[in-house]
Amino acid sequence: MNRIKTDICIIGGGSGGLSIAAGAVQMGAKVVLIEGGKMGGDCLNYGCVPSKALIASAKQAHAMSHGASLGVADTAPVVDYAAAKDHVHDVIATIAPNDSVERFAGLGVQVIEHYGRFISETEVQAGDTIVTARRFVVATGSGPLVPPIPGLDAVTYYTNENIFDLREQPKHLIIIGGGPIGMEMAQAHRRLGCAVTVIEGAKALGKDDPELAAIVLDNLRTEGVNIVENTQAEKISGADGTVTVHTPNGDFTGSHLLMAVGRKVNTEKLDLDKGGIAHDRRGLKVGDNLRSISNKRVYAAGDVAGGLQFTHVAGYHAGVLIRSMLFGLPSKQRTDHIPWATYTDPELAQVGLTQVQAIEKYGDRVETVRFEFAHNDRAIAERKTKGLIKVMVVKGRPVGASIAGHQAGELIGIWAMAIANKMKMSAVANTVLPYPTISEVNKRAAGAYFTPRLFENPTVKRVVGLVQRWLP
Ligand SMILES: Cc1cc2nc3c(=O)[nH]c(=O)nc-3n(C[C@H](O)[C@H](O)[C@H](O)COP(=O)(O)OP(=O)(O)OC[C@H]3O[C@@H](n4cnc5c(N)ncnc54)[C@H](O)[C@@H]3O)c2cc1C
Ligand SMILES: NC(=O)c1ccc[n+]([C@@H]2O[C@H](COP(=O)([O-])OP(=O)(O)OC[C@H]3O[C@@H](n4cnc5c(N)ncnc54)[C@H](O)[C@@H]3O)[C@@H](O)[C@H]2O)c1
Repeated sequence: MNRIKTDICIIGGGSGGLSIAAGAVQMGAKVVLIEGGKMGGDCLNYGCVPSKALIASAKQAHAMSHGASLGVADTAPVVDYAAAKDHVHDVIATIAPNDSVERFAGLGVQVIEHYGRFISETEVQAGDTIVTARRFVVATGSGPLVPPIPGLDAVTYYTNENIFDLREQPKHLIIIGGGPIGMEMAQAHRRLGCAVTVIEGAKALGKDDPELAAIVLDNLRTEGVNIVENTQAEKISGADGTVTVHTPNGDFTGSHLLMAVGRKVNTEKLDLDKGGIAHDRRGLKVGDNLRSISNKRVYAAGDVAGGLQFTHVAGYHAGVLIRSMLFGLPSKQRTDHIPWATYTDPELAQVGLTQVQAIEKYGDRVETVRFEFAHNDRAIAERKTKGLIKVMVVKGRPVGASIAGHQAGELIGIWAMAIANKMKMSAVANTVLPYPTISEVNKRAAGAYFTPRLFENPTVKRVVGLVQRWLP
């Protein structure tokens, strides 16, 4: 058995673990990184990157058959589903060197390619190596939750871990789960020529503002995605290349089945109890400082930290942890300024509180301002007018922003900055943006906050009248 002593031992080489490893080693700490699967984790191999690459293929196919309104004749795209998957894997391969063992070893990180597990409160074993560290970071991510639906184990089904390897084009893809994974994959497959049915137990895109989610869902339905809401998958059966999902609202039969019903944190291989590390089904039990409540040597980052599950959150956790682990400074995570986006077309993005949450928290002190993409000149020019932005404002400062529309994932950035830095609406309103850009929707939403204060204000009118009388 080999023995290593180090400053920081990170378990999991995905979005969170790699960011911490790169930061810590370059600032002078001794770092061991333990990764049992593929470097880069879910985001690179089975999540963000392949899904966005497939969405790009789908967007191209859609553009070809929707050019007529722009004066370019519609043409039926010839989709080569397997070639689209080649594109997906080429994109992964292009990014992979950034996350590779070679790159991290080159930075000075000792990488152990095995699954790790705690053997005591101060030691982790990976393969035939035992690592003792001053600090451990558990960054083991999450995997697809596969619920025990009767019959599921008797049929072939896909999850985010193998759908990107499927090369045979589904004739009819049934997706159970209408969250971000389900809806992104639904539209991508529909646009690539598959029939698609989404079976959702409650409301599709249910974590977002319902008014904005409806804009996205309407568009998906217009494109031909069959979205069946308030319908729980109760039983599954299959025969001869078909799979049937039985629900109280009827049976749905397709050629392929994708399970997208949520995530399960990767803790089962860790032997957390041996490490004295409190945990539940959401992950490690940590405080705002991301430190285990029961073993002070141990921190969590990313999906396994029990909160929002996004790559940029894992990256943000890395910053919080580096501050406290490397410099011993107090460091806590915030969650009020974390944005997210779902990359359907139109996109759906959120930061801070939704309208309902803002009203729950602030009551009638909340003012919600709105602006429709239909009044944005660039959106009109590009025929991308389906969209709405809402900004929730308390005492002149945004507390939340919700956007459905073209490039919503890009547009949410300015509100994430405003909320993170506690900026006022005037900071956005005073910013001059190039015309014509979609980002002017942000400025117009900020303008909508000031419109009644400036244009419908009798005091302003009176003052202007007086000044005009006195000006030479
Ligand atoms: C289909 C899909 C699309 C997504 N799209 C987006 C998106 O567009 N934007 C976004 O922000 N987020 C997206 N996400 C979420 C994002 O992928 C995750 O939030 C992110 O990968 C979490 O990072 P992490 O470091 O916590 O875990 P991961 O990146 O999953 O890394 C965890 C690593 O730990 C390893 N591991 C597990 N157990 C052990 C062990 N015992 N020992 C050693 N290693 C271990 C795993 O092999 C894995 O490599 C998507 C997810 C999915 C599934
Ligand atoms: N663009 C992005 O940033 C992006 C994209 C994909 C995934 N992600 C991350 O991955 C996470 C997981 O995504 P997800 O879509 O798997 O999970 P989710 O939890 O967001 O959605 C799962 C959906 O499945 C439904 N469901 C559960 N059991 C069901 C059943 N038996 N029958 C019918 N419906 C059922 C739930 O009601 C829910 O709406 C996201 O929350 C997000 O953190 C992010």
